[in-house]
Amino acid sequence: MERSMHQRPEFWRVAQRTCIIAAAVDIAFFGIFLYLNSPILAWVNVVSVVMYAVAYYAYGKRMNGLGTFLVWTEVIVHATLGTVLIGWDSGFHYYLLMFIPALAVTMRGTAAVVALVALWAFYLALYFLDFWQPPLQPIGANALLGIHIFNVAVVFAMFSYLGFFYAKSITSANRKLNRLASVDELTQLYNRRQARALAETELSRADRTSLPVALILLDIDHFKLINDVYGHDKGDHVLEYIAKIMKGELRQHDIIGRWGGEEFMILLPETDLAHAEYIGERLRSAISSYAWGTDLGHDLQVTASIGISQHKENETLNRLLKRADTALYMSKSEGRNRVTAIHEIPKHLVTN
Ligand SMILES: Nc1nc2c(ncn2[C@@H]2O[C@H](COP(=O)(O)OP(=O)(O)OP(=O)(O)O)[C@@H](O)[C@H]2O)c(=O)[nH]1
Repeated sequence: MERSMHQRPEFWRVAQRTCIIAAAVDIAFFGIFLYLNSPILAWVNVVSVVMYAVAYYAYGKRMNGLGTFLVWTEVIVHATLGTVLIGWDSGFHYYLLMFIPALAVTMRGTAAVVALVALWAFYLALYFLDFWQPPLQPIGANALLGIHIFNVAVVFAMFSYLGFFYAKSITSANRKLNRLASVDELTQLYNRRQARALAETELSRADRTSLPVALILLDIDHFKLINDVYGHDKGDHVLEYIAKIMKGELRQHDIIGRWGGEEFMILLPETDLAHAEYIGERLRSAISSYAWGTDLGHDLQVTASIGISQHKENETLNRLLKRADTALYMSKSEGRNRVTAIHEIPKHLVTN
């Protein structure tokens, strides 16, 4: 069995809603068959409505196996009785085709193939039964045509509903996957891969528009010590909250990414070095002045070191990062909890 599909609540909500549609169709048939003077088929529909009502209740109580058993039994018995009593031309056999997409998503491998072949054999058996055994309770040609058209319409509507449901599920699953692939779970900031991709796009835009772009690297000071003294959970909390502080201090279109464990990358479009330095100072001050309470009865002092560089025309992201990284190194080596913004890497720090 495809377990993930079975565990998805929206799949079962669709199954449950299908019970309402099917019961409504059967209530309509109850009236139609009474009118056509076919009491057996009329009462078959009453039994069907009861089965769908129980299946609806079962799905609501998460007894999905029972719900599915009732629905499938109803469809098979109803299709068989409809064909045997008023003939193949009634179109009740079309409902069996609904099993194809249902089986395809709920079964796998050999079991799915066996079930589909059995369905196909059953479908053909009903067809040939109609040759061998004429309808037991034939109805007039016009009534038969009307029922045929009605059944075709219902099956069309059900397939359309299923089709749209699957399309919607795929879109929402893709959206979730994209989010998982691009967002850091702890901080809800872009992960390194996505931040890099967005930053590269922003740099090529800046090359076209000649507008300034600045890059900030922010690294929490002595983070290992925070983990060691206050615990990993406290460390996680600090990371989460620093992400919140950054989101609060920055603009909507600034790109904020978790670059590594306790390091963040921020790309500031339409921002020059002086302005970025001002923003960096604002971030540094917001982090160091926040009251980081602890279980140990005293406040924790959290600070961050910041390095900033400004993009030069046609420069790659790696070169821009290299300058910001050097600036960050300077902040760390000059005592931490400070902001360094550089236009060029100082000669004594040039490594290549
Ligand atoms: N709680 C927590 N810790 C993390 C996470 N990712 C990385 N770390 C820790 O971050 C610490 C980083 O330590 P270092 O690279 O030595 O840096 P530091 O202690 O901040 O020192 P400086 O950067 O030099 O100020 C390591 O102990 C990692 O285990 C995380 O997601 N959660």
